[in-house]
Amino acid sequence: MAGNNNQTLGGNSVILRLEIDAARMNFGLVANIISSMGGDIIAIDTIHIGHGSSIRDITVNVVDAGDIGKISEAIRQIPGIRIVNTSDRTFLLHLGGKIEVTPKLTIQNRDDLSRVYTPDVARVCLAIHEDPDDAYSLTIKRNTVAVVSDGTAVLGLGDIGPRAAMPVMEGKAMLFKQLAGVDAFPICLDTKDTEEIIRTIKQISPTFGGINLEDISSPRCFEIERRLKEELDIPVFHDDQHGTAVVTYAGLINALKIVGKNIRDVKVVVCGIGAAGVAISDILLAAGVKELVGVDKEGILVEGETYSNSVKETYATRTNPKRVRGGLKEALAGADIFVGVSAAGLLKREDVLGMAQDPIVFAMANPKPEIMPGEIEDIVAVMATGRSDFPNQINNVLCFPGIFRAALDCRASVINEEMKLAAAEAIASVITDDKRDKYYIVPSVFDQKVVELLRDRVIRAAIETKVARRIPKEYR
Ligand SMILES: NC(=O)c1ccc[n+]([C@@H]2O[C@H](COP(=O)([O-])OP(=O)(O)OC[C@H]3O[C@@H](n4cnc5c(N)ncnc54)[C@H](O)[C@@H]3O)[C@@H](O)[C@H]2O)c1
Ligand SMILES: O=C(O)C[C@H](O)C(=O)O
Ligand SMILES: [Mg+2]
Repeated sequence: MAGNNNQTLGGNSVILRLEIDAARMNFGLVANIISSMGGDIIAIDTIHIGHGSSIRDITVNVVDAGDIGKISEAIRQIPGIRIVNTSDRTFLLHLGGKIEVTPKLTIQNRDDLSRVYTPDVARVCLAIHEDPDDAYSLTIKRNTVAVVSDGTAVLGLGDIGPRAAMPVMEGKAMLFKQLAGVDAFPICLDTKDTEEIIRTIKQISPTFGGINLEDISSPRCFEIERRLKEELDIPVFHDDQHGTAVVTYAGLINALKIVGKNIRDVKVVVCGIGAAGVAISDILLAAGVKELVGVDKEGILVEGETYSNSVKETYATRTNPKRVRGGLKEALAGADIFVGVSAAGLLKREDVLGMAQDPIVFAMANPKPEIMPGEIEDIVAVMATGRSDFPNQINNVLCFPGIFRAALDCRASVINEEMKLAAAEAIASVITDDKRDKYYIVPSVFDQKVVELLRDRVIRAAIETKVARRIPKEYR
C-alpha cells in the first residue's frame, strides 16, 4: 500500500505484514529489533500459518515517524523474513473514503415509497416551484454546504489536482458534521479556469445553503470569491482566507495578553501573501495593527514595485509603512509577531533571534510549518502551528464549522466583516483569563464551547448588520 514515503508529514503508526520462515528465524528476534530501534509494538495478528512459514501483521508505533523507514530497512536485512506489505494506518482510515450519504428514514413500504418518491414527491416539487424559498424547509438546502476546490493550493502541497484534493475536502466535510451538525459535501472540479469555476458553482448552488471554497490558489481565489458573492444569494466563504484570518486573529488576541502588548503597538510580519496571508493582513489591519510587513517569494513587498500579481501590488500600498526592503530576515528585525502561511522550513532560528523581546511565532503552513516548534521553543514567548500534533493549533477548523452553523441558522445572505470579527472574538473568549497560558491561546477543536459561542456571536452580528433572513427563535 502507498504511504510510506509520506511518513515525515505526520502519522507514526504502521502495520508491517511479515512472512517469517520458521526454520530460519523466530518472531522474538523481530520484536527485539523493532524495540531496539525505538518502535513500540502495540498489536500482533497472525494472518496465516503455513508449512514452515507464517504471515503476521505487526502494528508499530514510533515517536519519530522517520523511524518507520529505518525499522523496515533493518527487518529487510534479516535472513528468513520478508516484508509483504507496509500499511500506513492513516491510509487504512481513508480506504473507501471518509464519508457517506445516509438517508434520514427507511422506506418501509409502498406507501412510504409513494411519498418520498413518485407520485407524492411531485406535490413537494410543485410547492417549491411556486415558492422557491420552500427549498429551505423541504430539501437539504438549509443544512448543506458545498466544499469546493480545484485542487490548486491543497494545504501547502500546491497544485496537486482535483482527485488528490479529495481527502482534504472529505476531512473538512467530516469536521463540518461532527463539530457543527452541518452536512457538507466535497466537490473537486476538474478545471482551473476562473470563469468555468464560477459558472459551475453557480450552477450547482440551488442544492446548497452555503459555499465553502477551499484550497484554490491565489490570486484566482480572490476573483472567484468576489464574483460568487455578488452573483449568489447564499454565503460564499473562502476558508483559507477568512477562516484562517479569523482564527489567527483569535490566537493573537490571547497571545498579546500573554506578552502584555497592545495590538496597536506591535510590528507584524506576514510571510506568504496568498489567500491566507492577504486575509490575515486585512483582519489585523482592521483590528488596529499599524506596522505590518508582507513577505513573499520576491522578498518584502514594497509600494510602487511590480510583482507577479496585482494583488501583491495593492497589498504593498496598505502595508509596510516604513518601506523596509529585503527578505524575511530584514522584515523580522525588531518584529513582535511572525505569521507564516507560506511554505515549510522558511523561518530560521537566527531570524527569530533578531525579533523584538517576547516574540510570537505562528508558523501555520501545512502540513509542515515554516519552522518546527522544537527549534525555537526556548526563544519565543508563544508558538503556534496549524497542526493537530502540537499545542496551539491555529487552524481554520476552529472557524468554518461554527461560522457556517450560524450563517445557515439565520439564513444569512453573506458572511460579512462584522460576522468574522465576532467569530474571532468568540473563539478567543473560550480561553478565560485563569486558563490562558503560552500553550493555550486557542481552544481545542473538540471544545464544544467553540461552536456554541461562535454561533451565538455570529448570529447576533448577522442580525445587527441586517444580513439575517431568518431570526432563530431564541433571538426573537
Ligand atoms: N493553519 C491554517 O489554518 C491554514 C489555513 C490556510 C492556509 N494554511 C497554509 O498556509 C500556506 C499557504 O496557503 P494559501 O491557501 O494561502 O496558499 P496560496 O497558494 O494562496 O499562498 C501561498 C503564498 O506563499 C508564497 N510562498 C511560497 N513559497 C514562498 C517562499 N519561499 N517565500 C515567501 N513566500 C512564499 C506564495 O508565493 C503564495 O503567495 C499553506 O501551507 C497552507 O497549508 C494554513
Ligand atoms: O486544511 C487545513 O488543515 C488548514 C487549511 O485549510 C490549509 O489549507 O492548510
Ligand atoms: Mg485549506
